[in-house]
Amino acid sequence: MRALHLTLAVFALMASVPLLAPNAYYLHLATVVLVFAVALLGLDIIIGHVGEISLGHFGLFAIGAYTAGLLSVDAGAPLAVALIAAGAVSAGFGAVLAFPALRTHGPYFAMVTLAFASIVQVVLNEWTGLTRGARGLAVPKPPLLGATLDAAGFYLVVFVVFALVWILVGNLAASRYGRSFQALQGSTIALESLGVSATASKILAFCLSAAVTGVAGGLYAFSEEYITPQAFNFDLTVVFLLALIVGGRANRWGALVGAVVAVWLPNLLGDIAAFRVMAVAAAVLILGATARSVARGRHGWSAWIPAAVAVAVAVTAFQLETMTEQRLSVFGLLLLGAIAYLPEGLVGTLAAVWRPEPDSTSGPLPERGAAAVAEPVDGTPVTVRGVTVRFGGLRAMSDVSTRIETASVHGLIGPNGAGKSTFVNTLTGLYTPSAGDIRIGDTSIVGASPAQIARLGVARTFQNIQLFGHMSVIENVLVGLHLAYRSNLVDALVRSRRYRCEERENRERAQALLAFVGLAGAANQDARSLPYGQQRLLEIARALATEPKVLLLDEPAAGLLPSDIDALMAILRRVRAGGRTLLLIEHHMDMVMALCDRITVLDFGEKIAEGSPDEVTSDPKVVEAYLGATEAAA
Ligand SMILES: Nc1ncnc2c1ncn2[C@@H]1O[C@H](COP(=O)(O)OP(=O)(O)OP(=O)(O)O)[C@@H](O)[C@H]1O
Repeated sequence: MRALHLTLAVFALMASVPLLAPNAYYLHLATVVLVFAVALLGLDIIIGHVGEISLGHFGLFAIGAYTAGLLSVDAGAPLAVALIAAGAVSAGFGAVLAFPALRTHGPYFAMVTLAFASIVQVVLNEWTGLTRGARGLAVPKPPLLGATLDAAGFYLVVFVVFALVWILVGNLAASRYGRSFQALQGSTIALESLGVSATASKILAFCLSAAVTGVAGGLYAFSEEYITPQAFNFDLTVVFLLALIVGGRANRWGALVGAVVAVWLPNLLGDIAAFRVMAVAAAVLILGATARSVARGRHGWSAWIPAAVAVAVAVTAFQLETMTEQRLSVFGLLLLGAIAYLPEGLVGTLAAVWRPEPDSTSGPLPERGAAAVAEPVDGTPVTVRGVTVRFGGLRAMSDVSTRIETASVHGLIGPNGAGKSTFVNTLTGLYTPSAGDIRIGDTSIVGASPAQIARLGVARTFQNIQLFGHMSVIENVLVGLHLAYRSNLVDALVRSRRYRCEERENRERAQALLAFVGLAGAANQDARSLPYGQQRLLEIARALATEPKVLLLDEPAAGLLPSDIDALMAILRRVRAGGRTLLLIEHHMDMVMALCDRITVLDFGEKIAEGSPDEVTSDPKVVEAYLGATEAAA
């Protein structure tokens, strides 16, 4: 509620800027702040939510500016049509940009986006017949509903667009789509294993991000009334990045604060007297804060580095006639400082101070959710026929056949390197067999993607835990419920009644699943802050959220305390009782013997035995495989 009041107060202040601004110059600055804030809200979908660095958004901004400008000037399009077209054309280019993001990550992807934006700039420059090239394009503000738009009127238009984008981006981030974007940062393999296509999620994120940035570009063209290809250069990317990193990522306030910094800073650098005052004030503040923390013994000598840099900047400001030439150096220093000392940005750092403690009350199990967890499920048998998996010359699985029956726990054991994880990875579409067939019920899954297989009702946990660590515990489970929604993207963006109902029901269900594995009290914690054993239980809850017919568990007891193993066994018994088909890979033999109805034993990729726990343990080949492994280890 406090956040809503703060938002309303700030928005009321922004709406009254035309009355408060002392002159046209400040009104124009305020307009550009809001235009940049819209662009940053778009960029933040990629940087803050998906977790990729795009250096190419200035290209999308330029595409939006030219689309709106040309449509208005050459075709006489009304303002709204020009802005919608700017968003739509940029979204198309955003989809194109998403494709390299499917194959490259981190610095490589950043370079691809930079190359894309450079090409855009060259095309805008060279295609003189359309864009007027380096001469630039004059873009007068179009009339709105027949009335001429003055600066104040245009500011209000930009404010309305900003407010709309603010609401839509907020709704997006809180929706199942926003959660799938965040999950991409955690583990694409885990996201796919929950039936959500990582490819589709990435393309959607890029389209939406590009659309918002394109609309901002359109607003920019009308705000400046004159655009040239040179205006959309690499400096703009530095400003965008700086703004988002200083302001704070994955937070709408970060985009707004960042936009203020991005617009105000170049103006500050143009006014040497004002810059000197600010530089001295910053140096005194940083020196004071550092002296205080060093005196309290909190930091060593390295804490003096930012203070020394701040003093050096202040001294330099008095040596130089103008700071305009040093623009990029000042941006660079700020960027480094923010990355090193404010990794969460200004807004993130302040929010951390005021953030309430996570709610750790477990509360009663919501009735509807509890019933849903207990609901019996029709399990499906899994048939594996003659499956071989090769990695180069190595046969990780060699002509393996087996059948995993419905409502049973089927154990898969064998010494290290026997091919157990390869079995699960092949069953879930991460590896494609070089020979053989795998059927879930009657459907062959050879060649299907992990997401397609998950949608057939196959869920899994991972040997190396693959949680979405930076998301909360309940959000992890909600990603597992992604496919349980019937409402679409538009419902999510406008938070329709249908969407709100589904969201409430799915939250109840997620809470019930957490209670089922004993994690109800941890719902709002970051998943990465959970103890190791609880992270394994959370993976099970997340997998169960997909309502699987088949559940594959890859060493769920690894690293668990004996008491946790007992709890895990109780949970797995209840899952089997619900009718699901379970495959259990485990090295804890007590657990395997106590739980499994049948066991398959692999050694060097081959099936060496299969049968009931008693049959398998008395099989001489199994004894030899295990004894051999033990002797080798000894
Ligand atoms: N992606 C891969 N590329 C190349 N070789 C692989 C790959 N995955 C597994 N292997 C190899 O296949 C063999 C079987 O590995 P796998 O991980 O399936 O064994 P495991 O039975 O699960 O072992 P552990 O109990 O130690 O987890 C090993 O020799 C392993 O090195």
